[in-house]
Amino acid sequence: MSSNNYTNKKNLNICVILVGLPCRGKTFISNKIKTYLTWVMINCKIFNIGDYRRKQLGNVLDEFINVDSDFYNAENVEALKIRLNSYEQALDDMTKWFQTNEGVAVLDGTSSTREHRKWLLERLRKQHIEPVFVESYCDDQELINLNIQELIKSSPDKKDFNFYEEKIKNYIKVYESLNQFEDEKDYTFVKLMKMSNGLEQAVINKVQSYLESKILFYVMNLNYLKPSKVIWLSRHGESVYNVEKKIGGDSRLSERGLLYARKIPKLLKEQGFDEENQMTAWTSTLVRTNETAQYLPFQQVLPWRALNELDAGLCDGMTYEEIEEKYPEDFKERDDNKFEYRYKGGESYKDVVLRLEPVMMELERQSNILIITHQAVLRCIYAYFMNIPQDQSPWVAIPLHTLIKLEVRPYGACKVTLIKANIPAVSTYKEKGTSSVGENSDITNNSSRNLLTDSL
Ligand SMILES: O=P(O)(O)OC[C@H]1O[C@@](CO)(OP(=O)(O)O)[C@@H](O)[C@@H]1O
Repeated sequence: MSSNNYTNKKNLNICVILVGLPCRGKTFISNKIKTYLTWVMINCKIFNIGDYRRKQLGNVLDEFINVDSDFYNAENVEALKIRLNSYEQALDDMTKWFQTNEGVAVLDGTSSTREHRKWLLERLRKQHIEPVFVESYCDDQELINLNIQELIKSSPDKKDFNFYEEKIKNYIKVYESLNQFEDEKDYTFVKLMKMSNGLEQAVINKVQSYLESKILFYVMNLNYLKPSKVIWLSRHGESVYNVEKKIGGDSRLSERGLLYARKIPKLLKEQGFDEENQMTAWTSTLVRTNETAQYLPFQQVLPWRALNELDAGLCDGMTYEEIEEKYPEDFKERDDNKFEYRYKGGESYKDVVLRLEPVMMELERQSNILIITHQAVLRCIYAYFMNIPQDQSPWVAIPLHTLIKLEVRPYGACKVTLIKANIPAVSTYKEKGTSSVGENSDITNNSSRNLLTDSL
């Protein structure tokens, strides 16, 4: 999807260059930047130097390391050639990518010397690509060790701790961090620091465009170099409008919806939550989410307007059948391009994504959050974590009376667990091309449409 509300000619073609020693969360940050930008409809592609290196070496890396003792030693001329060649190939591919795309490329490597960064900068500027450096600087050995352990689980490279320790030692010999050289004072960068004394700082330099500032602000909010965290999501309990097949409005919960509200604390307890955990609930400002949160034993329940349901404008309070009859063209237009279609006097999914940005920023910083919100809003949040393309996200089925446990991991995809309350509810899922919603009142039997089968 190319159109968006951020890019303009001035700030297109940015290359975010990761900087830092191995095992500092650079790949996590790269993936997050891609997730975020794609989510706000900005083209983004990652060029991972490790992948280019592996492509060149095939399976000989193990042997190479044993023979030459140290592939990552800067004095190993042969290896250095291969490593530089990986950057050459990545930059060539990036240039090709920019010929048919506008947006942001991410160069996920170490770029750990000043000379190397200068070479990158000059090469990119020749192609009219603006470099933005993002450095992850960390001297906290405990955090680094934890990160190595996580990495070992998923890395395509060698799977032992010593390999990474040796690799890091070789990089340290030549590492030159940002923000200390005169010739780098004009570079656009953020240097993120996590220090062993607990200090966490970010230094920002020479931000030149709105898009750059968005990217840098986003990475500053990231909880990188941290173990997995869990985010809980739920729709509100079945509402009176859901039963009447009406969309929007601000109705109360049905009897069954109230039963679900009463059951959430029990479902959480069964998942290991105890009241000491200090969980916070975020709801919308609408009655149905507030009623759903009313029995939670949490210290804090925070209503956000940004979590309110997609505004159906003129169609608010109508059934899909009524909309199809009264506004047939709009009804079809929405089915054809559900993400971008904006209700007359209301919103599109795209509008919802943009108003959710501050919520997602805050969510990146927080843990122990349960979000109780609405069908459309949850689809947008779920798409962010599961990297679902925006043209598909409005079609993800998010059933009522189901708690969603999202385990966000530093490497690899999120893990999703659906915890069903086993309290019957109507289905509010409207298939493309029809105006009827599923008739099945019990989601436990409604296996043809569930979040997992639809979206994964
Ligand atoms: O985008 P579609 O599929 O119409 O789903 C959004 C609709 O879901 C509903 C239920 O039909 O949300 P919710 O009850 O979760 O607040 C409507 O209010 C809303 O308009």
